[in-house]
Amino acid sequence: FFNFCSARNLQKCIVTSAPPLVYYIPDFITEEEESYLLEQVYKSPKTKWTQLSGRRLQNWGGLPHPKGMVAEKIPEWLQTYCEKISSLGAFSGKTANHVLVNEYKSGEGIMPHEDGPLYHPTVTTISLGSHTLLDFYNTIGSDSQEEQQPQTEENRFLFSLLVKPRSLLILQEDMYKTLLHGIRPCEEDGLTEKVVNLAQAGGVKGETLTRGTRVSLTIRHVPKVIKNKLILGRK
Ligand SMILES: O=C(O)CCC(=O)C(=O)O
Ligand SMILES: [Fe+2]
Repeated sequence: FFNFCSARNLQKCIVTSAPPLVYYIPDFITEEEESYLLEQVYKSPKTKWTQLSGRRLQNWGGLPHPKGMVAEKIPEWLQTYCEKISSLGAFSGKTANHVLVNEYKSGEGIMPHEDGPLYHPTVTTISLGSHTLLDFYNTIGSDSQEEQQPQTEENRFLFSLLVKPRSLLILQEDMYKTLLHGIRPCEEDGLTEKVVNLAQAGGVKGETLTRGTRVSLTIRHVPKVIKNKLILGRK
């Protein structure tokens, strides 16, 4: 993969039909790595899971907080990928120190949201087990010429990215800072011209993809870290 992810090949992975800046890297990991990672995810203690409406998650590395994250050691099986992705330059020379593992059953999703200011403004995602469509939206109030229009989710929807299993997706700049992203809770995805990376992701217009269970590894860098819990109470 280091071979594949040369600076030149990375340039080719930019999704030019999306706002700046999206990299979509197909087959970033092998099927063996995918199986191994899924095995590790499902081997984690039951208590590591938090059930939310429409997904469940594991948080690794600590809880991001405005005052700083109390850093926790990331297990080796995730640390490897934190380092690999960081070595591509995704976090301006810093190493990722936070991983969110999300599991979506078919028909589950995540509401449109921003990842916010606690992270270096880059999110990198490895997908395991199934594809999904990641949908992008304008933020409320940003659609100035159409102020008459009610700002429904449908009206704010802009485009989607197809993310296949084993791919790496990197979102930076406007794609991180000014747009919302979410995953519709559905069991099937029709591939239309609204999917802006169809060719890069090996999708065919008109095709319908059936969702299975998808596990995503959302790998980020939290700049503000507190080494020792005791510091928390101090000025
Ligand atoms: O599962 C994904 O790819 C998206 C997850 C996400 O947006 C998040 O955890 O903030
Ligand atoms: Fe997110």
